Amino acid sequence: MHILLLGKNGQVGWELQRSLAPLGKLTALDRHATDYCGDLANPEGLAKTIRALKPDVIVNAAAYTAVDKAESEAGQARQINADSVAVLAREAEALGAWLVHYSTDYVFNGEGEQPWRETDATDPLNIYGATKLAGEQAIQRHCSRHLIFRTSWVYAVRGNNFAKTMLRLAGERSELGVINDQIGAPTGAELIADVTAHALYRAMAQPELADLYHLAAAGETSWYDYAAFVFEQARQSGIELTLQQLNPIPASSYPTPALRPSNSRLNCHKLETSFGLQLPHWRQGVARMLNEIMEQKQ
Ligand SMILES: NC(=O)C1=CN([C@@H]2O[C@H](COP(=O)(O)OP(=O)(O)OC[C@H]3O[C@@H](n4cnc5c(N)ncnc54)[C@H](OP(=O)(O)O)[C@@H]3O)[C@@H](O)[C@H]2O)C=CC1
Ligand SMILES: Cc1cn([C@H]2C[C@H](O)[C@@H](COP(=O)(O)OP(=O)(O)O[C@H]3O[C@@H](C)C(=O)[C@@H](O)[C@H]3O)O2)c(=O)[nH]c1=O
Ligand SMILES: [Mg+2]
Repeated sequence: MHILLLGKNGQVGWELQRSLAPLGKLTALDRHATDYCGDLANPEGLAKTIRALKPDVIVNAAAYTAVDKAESEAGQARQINADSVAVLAREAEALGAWLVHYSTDYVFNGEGEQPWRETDATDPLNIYGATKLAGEQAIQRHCSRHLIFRTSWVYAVRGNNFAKTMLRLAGERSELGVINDQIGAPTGAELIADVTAHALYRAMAQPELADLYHLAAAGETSWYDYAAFVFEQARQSGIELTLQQLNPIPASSYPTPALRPSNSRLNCHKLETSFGLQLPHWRQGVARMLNEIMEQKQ
């Protein structure tokens, strides 16, 4: 089996290089790849890559993920998150290949307090969410053998994420305000990559599993409680923080270019029952990442 991985150096892409390797021959590209084009801003180049390599599976971990910047770069975000994804879908279908792709809690408007199910109506509040939704829809329209995983609040040792931003700010500032009325589940790139490999293996033997699934860690938290957990763990590991005071604040007092959903909870029951999996609590993976970061610092 030949797997083509796009976006190999992102948080999830990096972990997929590890988790997909045992499944077959892996060709992993980033946007700067030279032998083959791996640039989602270059749809013609991408199509050429796929026609030349003829993979059995395309795993797309590349995305435009700068949520606030997307508000002023909508064209670029749409190209990468939707238009090029449509190209991947068409090319995969023409080969009879599988397409694995990732989407986000930001396809929802965040109303209510119930965890979102796959069948709930989407209604993105920002450009990033709208372009990610368009990417999902292009895959559903053009490629029959697909696995789309909607995840949330992704973190990893390698890459940029909220936990690492918090650690940096806590070393620089004495006081920090963090939003406490947006609720979701931080989800590790390792977990996403491991679940992807497991689900892909199963789905290739059982093509009726092709579908869209919610994939987030168990439990829920606010950004504020997530930050508090990060600082508590850091202090327990003996890291001295400049931070003296962490203040819970409403989203209304933290204005950003992009609106974000208040309710980012994802109901992952369908994934768990379809693939025989049990998603671990978010604290488990975050603690593990923090341990790794602390060890690197010491
Ligand atoms: N991060 C999060 O909190 C969440 C992410 N997701 C989704 O999960 C998936 C993986 O996200 P994650 O790993 O966290 O994201 P990252 O931002 O860590 O990685 C995205 C990768 O895409 C690459 N990329 C950007 N533009 C292009 C391009 N034109 N051509 C090729 N590659 C490109 C980036 O490269 P470079 O570094 O060179 O820009 C980067 O390596 C995405 O689909 C994302 O939408 C879903 C929910 C939450
Ligand atoms: C830096 C900072 C952020 N915040 C808030 C802003 C925001 O609501 C929240 C998280 O900040 P971030 O910049 O990490 O948020 P954001 O980049 O929007 O994170 C999202 O990324 C995309 C790619 C996704 O798909 C989502 O699942 C989600 O993970 O924390 C504070 O309240 N105080 C702070 O000091
Ligand atoms: Mg961000």
